[in-house]
Amino acid sequence: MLANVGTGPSVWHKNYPVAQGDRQSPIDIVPNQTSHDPSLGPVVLNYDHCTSIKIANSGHSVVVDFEDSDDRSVIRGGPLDNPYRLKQFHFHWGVKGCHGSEHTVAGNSYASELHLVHWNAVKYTTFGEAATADDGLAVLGIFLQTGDDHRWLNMITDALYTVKFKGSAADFKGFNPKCLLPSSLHYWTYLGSLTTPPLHESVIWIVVKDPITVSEKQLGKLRTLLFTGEEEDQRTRMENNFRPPQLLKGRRLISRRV
Ligand SMILES: C[C@H](CNC(=O)c1ccc(S(N)(=O)=O)cc1)Cn1ccc2ccccc21
Ligand SMILES: [Zn+2]
Repeated sequence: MLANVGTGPSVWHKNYPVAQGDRQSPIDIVPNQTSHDPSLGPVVLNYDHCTSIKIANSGHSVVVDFEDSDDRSVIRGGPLDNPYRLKQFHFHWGVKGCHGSEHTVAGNSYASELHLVHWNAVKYTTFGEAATADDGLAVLGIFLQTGDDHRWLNMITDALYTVKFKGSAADFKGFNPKCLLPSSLHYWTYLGSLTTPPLHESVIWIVVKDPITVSEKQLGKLRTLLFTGEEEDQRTRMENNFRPPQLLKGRRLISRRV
């Protein structure tokens, strides 16, 4: 996880006391301790007309932003009462060969984790407003394991040189993240939070059980990004940008077979 010196997860609570709240993310998912809710339907993604706009280095991760002025790309069903609009996706990863996912499964980490961030545009008028509401956001989490090259991830890793420095951005059109999903969307769901400051407790988490496979070479390209801006002389490689699992504090984890 992020270096605990001064800026990392262990000190976030000083500026963001909600870091020690009752619905913080990520968590360790213990499959045999999840309750199975038969009334919970499948999650449905309508990304056919999604419009990617740009790729950027946020200083926390690499982020691909989408046009979210209408319901052209939404997630619905599962634990969600409304359709939620796709706003952006980003990744979390570790250092060479080490772990990097945020959620863990029975104490086991994956090499990386993809987050597809959506917001409730039925109840709220802006992403920022939704980001502070307890049913404002829905994040779909996908685990990445290492193995063969992922044919579509290359479209992202080949663009990373354009966003090496914190604060940089470049056009990134025509990318549909549906190509990054596993075939089965069997998922776990629970009420949680953003995993980076401001750590708002506004996320309905939907964590997909089956990982996708990417190569160590592709993950290595994520680690060529920098936490630091072009103007800074100190160059810090972007790695270990994951928060460790937080306390469940009595929350129920629900699972759904597809
Ligand atoms: C909270 C927001 C910044 N944070 C996030 O958007 C965010 C999203 C997902 C995660 S995770 N790792 O949990 O999936 C973490 C942080 C700031 N912000 C406030 C208004 C606003 C408007 C546009 C863009 C950003 C905006
Ligand atoms: Zn994330």
